[in-house]
Amino acid sequence: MFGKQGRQWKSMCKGLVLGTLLTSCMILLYCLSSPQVQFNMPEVPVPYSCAHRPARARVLPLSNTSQNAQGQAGTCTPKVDIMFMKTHKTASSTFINILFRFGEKHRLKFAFPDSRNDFFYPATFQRSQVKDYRPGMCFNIICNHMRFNGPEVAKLLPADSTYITILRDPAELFESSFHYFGRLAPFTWKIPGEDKLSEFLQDPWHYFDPEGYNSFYLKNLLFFDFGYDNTLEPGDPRVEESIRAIGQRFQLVMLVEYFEESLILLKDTLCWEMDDLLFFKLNARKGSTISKLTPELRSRALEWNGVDWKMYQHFNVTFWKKVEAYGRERMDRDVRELRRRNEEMAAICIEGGEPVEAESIQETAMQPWQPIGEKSILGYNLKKNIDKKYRKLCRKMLTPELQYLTELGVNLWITKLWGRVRDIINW
Ligand SMILES: Nc1ncnc2c1ncn2[C@@H]1O[C@H](COP(=O)(O)OS(=O)(=O)O)[C@@H](OP(=O)(O)O)[C@H]1O
Repeated sequence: MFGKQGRQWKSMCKGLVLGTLLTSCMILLYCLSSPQVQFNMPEVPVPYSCAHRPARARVLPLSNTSQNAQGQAGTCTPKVDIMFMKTHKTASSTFINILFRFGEKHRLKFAFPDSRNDFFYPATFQRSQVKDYRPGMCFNIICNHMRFNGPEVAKLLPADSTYITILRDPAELFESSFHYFGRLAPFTWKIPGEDKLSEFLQDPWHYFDPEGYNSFYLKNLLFFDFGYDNTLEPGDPRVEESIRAIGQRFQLVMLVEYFEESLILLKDTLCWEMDDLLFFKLNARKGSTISKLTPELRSRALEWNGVDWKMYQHFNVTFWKKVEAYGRERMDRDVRELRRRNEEMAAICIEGGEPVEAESIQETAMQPWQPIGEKSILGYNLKKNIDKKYRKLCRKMLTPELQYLTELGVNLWITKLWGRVRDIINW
């Protein structure tokens, strides 16, 4: 009897050790993998757009004329060379879906990462991370998560590419990032209690370790994404300088809180059409997992993310100047129209008209990627019997980022392997 139990314990221990080893290997492979070899790339400039078919000039209705993207009065040519700096937890998956569809429509060439869905984040971006990259190659759009590195990006895209990005209120962003990435930062494991977010914000320096693994997810994540030091104090002159540099590099800085207004400004900047802006909210969380920030917690979160807050306030001002230049009334009209069109599309495409929890998503192809240890991200079911005219568009609008990347030819073997391991160990 004792011998049998002993053997059972032994094999359980073996399983545990093996499982731990396998998981550690996978985590190491997934998290630490970055291209080890940095080639000394020859610099071959990319002077012109490599659009498959140059986009044709579009005549704008008189009331729509604006100062951006214009050639002759009343006409403009859609811009197809785009750098989208995909910041974290800023509706960037919703936005990237818009870019994927625009890219497919104009048969544009994306600079994609290889083997996973980001450019080896948090490593700083290098051209060598682009799938199949060779010096002199021409791309139209780059839009996957990266740690921004302006000079490297500039060597990849045509000189007159439009740089755009998106920011979010740093308190909301922090709450979202804490939920999604918190478990990836080991220093959070020692935070006691149920409400780890409030506990952390009571005394962040007690828990936060700037040198800790993945610590950047929990302090000034926006500033970090742009390639800067996220542990600077807001009053440090380097912060001001960096914000100025971002303002000079990026023609449009959108705001999550005014997502539709941002898209209308985008349409104006890039000479796009209303049709190009249609979207469904992707990567949203179920309500029960969202921590309500009391005014006190909000102000603590803003203080903790003081550099991001400074940056957000700066670009909030420039954003509303752009709206003013566009015309408030015209903006209100266009936003109403975009909302109307989105609602129309939701009625056409979405079963039940609403996002649903992971367990209720019928097709695997529609399952969004989930944070570790949870199934909190919502997804959609496609309506059955959609009119043929809308079938393709509906599917594309609802397809989560990873599945869409696969469809566009990106090999995500590291991401997928990591997903399999998580499935096996039910994590
Ligand atoms: N259209 C629109 N308007 C407002 N907010 C939106 C929109 N689309 C997505 N979201 C919210 O953005 C959060 C997900 O951001 P990302 O897709 O950038 O996340 S990720 O970094 O790619 O994982 C996630 O925020 P949280 O729900 O707070 O986590 C989404 O709800």
